[in-house]
Amino acid sequence: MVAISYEDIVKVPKALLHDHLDGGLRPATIVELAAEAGHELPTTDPEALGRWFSEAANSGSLERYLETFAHTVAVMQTAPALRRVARECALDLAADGVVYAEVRFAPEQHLEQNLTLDEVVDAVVTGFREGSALAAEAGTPIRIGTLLTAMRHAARSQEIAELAVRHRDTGVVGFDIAGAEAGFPPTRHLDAFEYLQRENFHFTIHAGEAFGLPSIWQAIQWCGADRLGHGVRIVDDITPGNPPVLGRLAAYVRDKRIPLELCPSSNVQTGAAASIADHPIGLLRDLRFRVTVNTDNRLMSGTSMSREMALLVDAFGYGWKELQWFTINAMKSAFIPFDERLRIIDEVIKPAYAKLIG
Ligand SMILES: O=c1[nH]cnc2c1ncn2[C@H]1C[C@H](O)[C@@H](CO)O1
Ligand SMILES: [Zn+2]
Repeated sequence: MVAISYEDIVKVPKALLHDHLDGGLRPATIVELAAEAGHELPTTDPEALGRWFSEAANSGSLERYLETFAHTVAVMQTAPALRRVARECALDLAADGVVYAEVRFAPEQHLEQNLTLDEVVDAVVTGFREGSALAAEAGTPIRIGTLLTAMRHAARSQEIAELAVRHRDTGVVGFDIAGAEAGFPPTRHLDAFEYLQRENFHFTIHAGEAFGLPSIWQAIQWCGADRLGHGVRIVDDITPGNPPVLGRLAAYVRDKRIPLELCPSSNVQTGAAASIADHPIGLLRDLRFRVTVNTDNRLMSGTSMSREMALLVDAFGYGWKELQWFTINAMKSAFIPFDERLRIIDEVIKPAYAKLIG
């Protein structure tokens, strides 16, 4: 079998469900926006700044990883800046061969220059629309859905949930909570999740990344999450062996086909996995959980969707069949309507992989 190269992976259609807008800025853009905003950076050399982010995020702790976002959030405080960052995000994902992406960010973190929450969302959605139009012109079409995140340590989740529902017909397709996990269980935001369920809206919850099974259990059984952001610690409920034995929670997650938004490089950086080769994605795929592959924060991990897949190809020997499986899993788990998901699977993903799989 011919080895699959990174360049080959860039060319095939990919679907991405877990990518943070404020974790994916171009270093050169941060430098320019910081100069305009008067924000001091660790360095103003774009290359060195890119390295600074990935090194600073490499601490083995989620809390310290999250500290690096101070520098990206600081330069995303005006409508033009938000719009530019979103536009460039769409272009960068499209150039990497991503045909469908859900990109998330926390509007409550972008109010320092007196924008309203609605203005923040409008700016980002406009940027995605502009970037997608430019990408289509360049021959790399992409569909982007926006997810609004509430910060789990704060108390604005109900407000952000209402904001998401208000913008559901203009680009926002779901809701999420993020931030430090230990000490901030998802049940703190139960009102917001109940509201979203009553509105027939979709949400994912960061759970099972820096904290284990209780967080996953709450996210699913108390909050009603459609998907798990990371969810990698579900392996704590699987007893190794031949065959491995699933506990009741792991069995529930697999039986209900609850999508896991796995982010290999990010997990290595925050200490949730020792290395890519040791990442539970290998086991979870073998057990046929609804596994998806994601970037989390392209800037902090110095990565892209194609690179994450290339790392998995190297570590686990995956071929096109497995890469197609991850891609279709992601597309099936997307928050856009069923018929639109199906169209992308049937008209874009399957024909491209069929040429490679034969
Ligand atoms: O992997 C993550 N876990 C928890 N929170 C995260 C992760 N990556 C980014 N965030 C936070 C920091 C961002 O400012 C926020 C919204 O995108 O979400
Ligand atoms: Zn995340």
